[in-house]
Formats: sequence, C-alpha cells, structure tokens
Amino acid sequence: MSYGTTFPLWRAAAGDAWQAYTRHPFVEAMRDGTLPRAAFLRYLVQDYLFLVHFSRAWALAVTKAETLDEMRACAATVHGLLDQEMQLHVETCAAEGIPEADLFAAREAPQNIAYTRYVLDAGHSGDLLDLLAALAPCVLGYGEIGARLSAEAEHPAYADWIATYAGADYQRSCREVGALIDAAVARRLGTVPETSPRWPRLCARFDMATRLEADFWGMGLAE
Ligand SMILES: Cc1ncc(CN)c(N)n1
Repeated sequence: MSYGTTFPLWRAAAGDAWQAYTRHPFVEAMRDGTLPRAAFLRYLVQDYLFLVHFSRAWALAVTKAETLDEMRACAATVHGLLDQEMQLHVETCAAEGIPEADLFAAREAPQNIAYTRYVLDAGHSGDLLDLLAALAPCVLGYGEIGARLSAEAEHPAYADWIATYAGADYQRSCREVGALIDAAVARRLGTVPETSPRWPRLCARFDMATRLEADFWGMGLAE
C-alpha cells in the first residue's frame, strides 16, 4: 500500500525496522491463528488505552494545523478513533467479560507509555510535520497489515481484527491521512522535501515510532 507519496519515502528510510513491525511474530500469529487468546486480550486492553492517548495526539494535531482542511482531516481522525476503531476493542472485550470501565481503568504498560508519550511529545515540542511523522506508522502500518492479512490469513480466529483494519472505513482513513501528510509536507517543505534540512529529523521520528510499534507487539507476547 502506498497511501500517498511521503509515506513510501519514510517507510523506505526506516528499512528493516518497518518489516520488524509489520511482520512481527504477533502479526504472523494472528495470520496463522496460533496467537494465544490471552496474548491478544493483553494487547487489546493496552491498545484501548493507546487509542485514548492517540486520540489526544490527533486532537493536538488540530491545534497545530495551519489550514481548515488540515483541521478537518485531523478532527476526522479523532472521530474515527473514538467512534469507530475503539468499538472493536469495546465489543471484543465485552464478549470476553471485560467491561469498558475496566479498559479505561487498566494500568498502562511501560511500552504503551513510551510510545504514546513519545508521540505526544513530538507534537508538543515540534510542529504538525513532527507530529504527523510520529503518527504515520500507527495509522498506515495497521492499514498495510490489515490489507495483507485479509489476503493471507490462514485461520478465522482473528477475522474481526483483520476485517477492521482491512475494511473500507479504515482503508479510506489511511488514504485521507496519506493525502493530509503529502499536502502538509508540500505546504511547509516544498515539492522536493527530501532536500529540506528538516527531512532527516522527520525520517528519524517515523523510524522511532516504527520501533515503538514493534515493542508494542512484543508487550502483547510477554507473559
Ligand atoms: C499500537 C497501535 N498502533 C496502531 C493502531 C492503529 N490505529 C493501533 N490500534 N494500535
């Protein structure tokens, strides 16, 4: 999946870290159905909390925007996270006897704190581009993983999860976020952004967020 022109450049710059994230053993175990349910639920509870902070980060992006179009795109992502994506977590956990109040009150894992606060700090200390570079691996990586698993899954155990990220709503959000990133980059860095002195730092932000994604999967696998 390309989701615009900037994402493939950032993804290529991240090199092997991107494969380590999108083909992590946790992902492959969802693909072949061998992922233990306890590991999935541990991940899903943490991911609910992750999405709470991620929504805060996208809300911060609204305040960092310079145009109404940027504000609308960031606000639409906040809506998608709070009112669509989190339903997967709430409904799956409810079916396992875990009410939403328990999700909200769960204790955050260190890997979760490291990732979400890194992203929030990227936004607080930088501008919209710093924040978008740190947000991109999350949104677009799951789009890529969902699309691949929907074609390659060998077992139905995680079909609901896969359907959420392969689904039309999530894939549309990925294309919109890709377009937001391309327009924000062009507005601030011009048409050849790779030559900007800011480019290496944006690639470094994307790379760090990618590594924190892999650590997040690892947290799910840890006993
Ligand atoms: C850790 C993580 N990264 C990405 C996504 C997809 N929004 C997610 N739900 N959780």
